[in-house]
Amino acid sequence: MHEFDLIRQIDSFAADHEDVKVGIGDDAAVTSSHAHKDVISCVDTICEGIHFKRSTLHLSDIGYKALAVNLSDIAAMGGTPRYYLVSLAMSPEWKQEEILEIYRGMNDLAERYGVLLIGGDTVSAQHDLMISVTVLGEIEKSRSLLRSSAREGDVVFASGTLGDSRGGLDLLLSGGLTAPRTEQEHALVGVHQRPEPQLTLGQLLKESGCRIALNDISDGLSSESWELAEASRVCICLEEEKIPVSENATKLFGNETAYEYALTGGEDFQLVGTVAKSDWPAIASAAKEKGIRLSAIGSVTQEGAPQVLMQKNGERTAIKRAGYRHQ
Ligand SMILES: Nc1ncnc2c1ncn2[C@@H]1O[C@H](COP(=O)(O)OP(=O)(O)O)[C@@H](O)[C@H]1O
Ligand SMILES: Cc1ncc(C[n+]2csc(CCOP(=O)(O)OP(=O)(O)O)c2C)c(N)n1
Ligand SMILES: [Mg+2]
Ligand SMILES: [Mg+2]
Ligand SMILES: [Mg+2]
Repeated sequence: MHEFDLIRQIDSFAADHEDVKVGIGDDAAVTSSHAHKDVISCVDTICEGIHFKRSTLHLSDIGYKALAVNLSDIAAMGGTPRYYLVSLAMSPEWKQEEILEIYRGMNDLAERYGVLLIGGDTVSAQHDLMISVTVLGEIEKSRSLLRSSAREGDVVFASGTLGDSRGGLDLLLSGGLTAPRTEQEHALVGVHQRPEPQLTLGQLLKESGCRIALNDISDGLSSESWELAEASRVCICLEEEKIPVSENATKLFGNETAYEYALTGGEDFQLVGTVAKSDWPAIASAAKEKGIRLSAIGSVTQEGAPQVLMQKNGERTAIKRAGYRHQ
């Protein structure tokens, strides 16, 4: 593969937009800024062997997911994604046509949310493929939804169902991409390969104007609840029977495994957050109106030392900060 030829081909995915003053082709991209907006920036990387294998994601899914995980972080701030940059490090066995197929998957998602490719980087690696995507987004000044906003008395909520992605990963690791699958199995695999970033929900929560703490679920509900508890210095108490555990995973793997997947499986890219009890009914009905599942799953019981508890049959026990960990 030839670096410059690949970049020329990738350039065909870069759309024209009046806010992109300089896109692919110079030393850096130049975009116009708006005085009344804050910029939201994030970067997440996906690596072959760690985040995907050729047996778990199609080429186009690799691109889709590399962008989706970043759009999920923008969603968790309540923001609107605008631009993205892609850094590729790849070993010689990766063919140009395969890389372009990865870009097609990324472009599918980018087009749906109006996010524009404005640059990146291409280097060789001795082994495997690594894709790092940087997203720049925006939000009205000082309106970002932070992990640190939880307060005593808040309702804790989560979107969608949890544990599906981990269930899908199980099926993919054992059966690969082509095993015959039931509709339920197919649904789990779909969540793992193409999680939907919760941008509509993030923006709905921001638009509400309520004080909301928010985080997205990349490592698992347990880990993300701990991140909220630590950033806000509060105790969060989850109620086990209210957690929206994946119905498909429950049927396929049993109740206990489905709960474990919801708490520690990760990669659901749903949102978990907190809102004042008095604001919860309005938030819940606004989400329902948009067809978004939002469940109350617990409460913020006190401020002070960070803690996460699980209430089951009236008893509360501390839960560990379990979930996916690198290294
Ligand atoms: N290598 C790094 N250098 C600088 N900041 C980092 C690095 N890795 C992570 N961070 C920052 O640490 C915070 C937590 O990162 P992470 O757990 O990856 O968040 P998320 O799960 O939302 O992607 C983020 O603010 C992120 O920008
Ligand atoms: C082949 C394979 N094995 C295991 C996993 C599971 N997995 C890999 S990384 C990860 C956590 C999310 O990734 P991370 O880089 O921690 O994202 P961040 O928290 O920064 O958003 C999970 C659950 C996977 N997706 N694919
Ligand atoms: Mg990250
Ligand atoms: Mg996040
Ligand atoms: Mg992580």
